[in-house]
Amino acid sequence: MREIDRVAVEEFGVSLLQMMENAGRNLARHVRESGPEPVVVLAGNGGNGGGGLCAARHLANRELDVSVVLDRSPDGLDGAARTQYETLATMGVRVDTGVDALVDREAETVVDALVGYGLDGPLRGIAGELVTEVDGLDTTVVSLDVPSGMVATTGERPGPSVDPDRVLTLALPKTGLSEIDCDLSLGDIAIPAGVYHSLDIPYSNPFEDEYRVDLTRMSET
Ligand SMILES: NC(=O)C1=CN([C@@H]2O[C@H](COP(=O)(O)OP(=O)(O)OC[C@H]3O[C@@H](n4cnc5c(N)ncnc54)[C@H](O)[C@@H]3O)[C@@H](O)[C@H]2O)[C@H](O)CC1
Ligand SMILES: [K+]
Repeated sequence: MREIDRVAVEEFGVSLLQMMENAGRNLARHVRESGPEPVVVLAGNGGNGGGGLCAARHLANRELDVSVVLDRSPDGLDGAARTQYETLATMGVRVDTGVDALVDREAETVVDALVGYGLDGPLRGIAGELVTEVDGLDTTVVSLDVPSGMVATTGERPGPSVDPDRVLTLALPKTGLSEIDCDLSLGDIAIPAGVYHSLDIPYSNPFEDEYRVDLTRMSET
């Protein structure tokens, strides 16, 4: 996926924020279809967090009871995640940091946008604490791309990791999800098919007229 991202950006001129907007809008719709309110989005500082923060904007725009809990203070954010955060802050969406904020919110749905395929070692710090807290909550959990704490390529869980009810993975299904036992959907983030072809990846667009396909049924057939 890193190589696909690189080619999409460098050779096809697709920006990270464009791909992230597709991810976030897909995620917001996915959450609306399943998640009762209040919705709490857990967000980290990478592309995964940026997708979750973007979804929070779409949910807030539809007057849903949505708030955000970060795994660091806002001034620790940078790049696309920071950009997404600034918009939410301007909108007046509630953003806090740490486990106490999560506990206070009494979430009915938790959106897991802490870490995606950028996991580096066992989940540590506040992200690890948030994931451990989520596992003790009786909430619907929707993970973006891969459950935080899971190695996207192998499915290994080297430390604390999220046990989601649903996963919305992006662009291509991550190999580490092949054995996952939950609803699995694939979200379109509009990567040009030519990107896959230029990397000799056999690809035919799976989305037809939709922007999301349910992979669970495919794996059951
Ligand atoms: N083409 C695509 O598939 C796109 C995917 N998108 C999303 O972007 C992420 C990958 O983004 P990246 O910035 O490379 O990394 P992550 O956000 O997954 O992770 C960085 C994030 O995680 C924290 N972190 C990493 N390891 C640990 C650890 N061991 N303990 C605690 N915290 C950890 C780090 O601090 C950062 O906060 C992909 O999964 C998709 O969700 C793009 O949005 C669009 C294109
Ligand atoms: K995640």
